[in-house]
Amino acid sequence: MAGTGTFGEIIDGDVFKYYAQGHWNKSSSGKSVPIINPSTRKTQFKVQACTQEEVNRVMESAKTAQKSWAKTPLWKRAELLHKAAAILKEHKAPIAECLVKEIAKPAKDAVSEVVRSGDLISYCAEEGVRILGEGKLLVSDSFPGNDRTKCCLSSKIPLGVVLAIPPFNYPVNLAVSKIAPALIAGNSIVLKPPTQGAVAALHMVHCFHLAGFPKDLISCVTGKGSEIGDFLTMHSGVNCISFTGGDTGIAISKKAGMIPLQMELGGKDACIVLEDADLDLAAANMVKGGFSYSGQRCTAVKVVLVIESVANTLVKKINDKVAKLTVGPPEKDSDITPVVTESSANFIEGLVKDAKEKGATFCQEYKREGNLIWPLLLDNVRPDMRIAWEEPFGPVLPVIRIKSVDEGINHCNASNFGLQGCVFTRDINKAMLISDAMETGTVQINSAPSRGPDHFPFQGLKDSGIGSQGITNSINMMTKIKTTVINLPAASYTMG
Ligand SMILES: NC(=O)C1=CN([C@@H]2O[C@H](COP(=O)(O)OP(=O)(O)OC[C@H]3O[C@@H](n4cnc5c(N)ncnc54)[C@H](OP(=O)(O)O)[C@@H]3O)[C@@H](O)[C@H]2O)C=CC1
Ligand SMILES: O=C(O)C(O)COP(=O)(O)O
Repeated sequence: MAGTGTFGEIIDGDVFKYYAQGHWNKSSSGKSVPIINPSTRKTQFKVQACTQEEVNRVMESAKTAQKSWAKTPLWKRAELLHKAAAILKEHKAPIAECLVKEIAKPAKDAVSEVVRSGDLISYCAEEGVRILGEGKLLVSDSFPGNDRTKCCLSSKIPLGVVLAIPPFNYPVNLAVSKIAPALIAGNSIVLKPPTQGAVAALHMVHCFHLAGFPKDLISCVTGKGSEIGDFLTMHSGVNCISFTGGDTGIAISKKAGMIPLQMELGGKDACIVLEDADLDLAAANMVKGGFSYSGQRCTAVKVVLVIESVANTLVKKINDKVAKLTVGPPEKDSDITPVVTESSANFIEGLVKDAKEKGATFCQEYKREGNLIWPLLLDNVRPDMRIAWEEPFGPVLPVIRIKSVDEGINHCNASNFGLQGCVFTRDINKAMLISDAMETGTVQINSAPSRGPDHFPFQGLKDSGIGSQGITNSINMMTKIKTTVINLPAASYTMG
């Protein structure tokens, strides 16, 4: 159970503590932030509302801890990460239970998130040892006018303090996808978890604590993003921000100082289906891609663009599968579970109402109880409807019937988002041309969008992000190149 056994020390009364100076602390604010269970809509947990002074202390100690961590051999950093990964996986049950209660993630998916996170940490340790152990040698005589009197050695050095801010939908996985690369590269980390999901994240942090990382290297401050977010992201002690979330990321990028930013923001992932597509495969992917975790994934299929001639068949196949989705509590591992907050449910309802008023075809009756929204396929959606452009982050999938591939590509490219897209066709030549034409960070051919496997590059164009994630890219992004030039008194050539 959450906050018991191995995790007993992370809670005080009914409020979970924050992690700093190598131990678990109560905030001097005396205030807490409630975490509302999306299913019951009642307070499930509470976390500390950390103060600005506490953030200042954390930043100061993270700076000092980073200096000695940077001198810790790479193999030792990797060893500790492997240990943390093993402890995390060993405790998958209580952590998954938090995910079920805080963000209504279906039970099996919650366990998968924790296991995937352990695997990510281990892979990161191994990849770090490989790529950070290598540098580059440049000799001067390759540039005109130079003899070989200079040798330039390049290596990757840490940035300092990395601020990690993950979103509610993967509070563990999208936290470790920032923490592990930061640590292997020799940085210290300050984590600000999402409020919904904070308790799962605190349990995960305790696994790093148990692994024996040096004091102050990892800190986790809790509180509402709207209250401490700006103070954290504009703090002079931060040397890099790795953020995943919504439009908040755009605001952060305007306020942050001259530091590297890694931003993974929203998406309106389009799925183009051609006449020659395997429609069973396409339908299965639309349903999995559109409705898993109730559509609350940045990589969810958020609009289907299907060629008119096969639209009826595809819509029928999707509907047959939607009818089989189970709807209910996450504890029962239902396919569709309550969306994360009431305001999120209200937002989704607003998009549905707008589509109704503007004449979309409802393949199912719209049904909602509390935060629970039944899966809904909207056919004959037109570009004047909000759902054609906005991301519902909920179990509602719009279908736009298109007359040509160009119409599909134009719709996709007119979006302010550019995360992923996909195309279903049996013609690989057409698929390649469409992939090149789609203005998105990734195009999947014959599969729904997806971030994983976690070592693949993952990035968004336009308002979907800055930089690239994926294990290797994240490690590189959390380092800077340092060069040392050896100047020789006379030109020297190997075997010369
Ligand atoms: N591209 C990607 O990889 C992903 C994108 N997303 C996008 O994220 C959105 C949903 O996630 P959600 O968690 O609601 O996103 P938000 O942007 O609301 O929140 C993300 C994180 O930012 C924090 N935060 C809020 N305000 C501030 C602030 N002023 N300064 C710093 N941090 C702040 C939140 O904390 P708190 O919870 O306390 O408010 C949370 O930890 C969707 O738009 C979705 O598309 C989601 C997942 C992945
Ligand atoms: O946060 C998200 O929604 C993602 O980064 C998507 O990850 P997934 O494709 O593995 O669900």
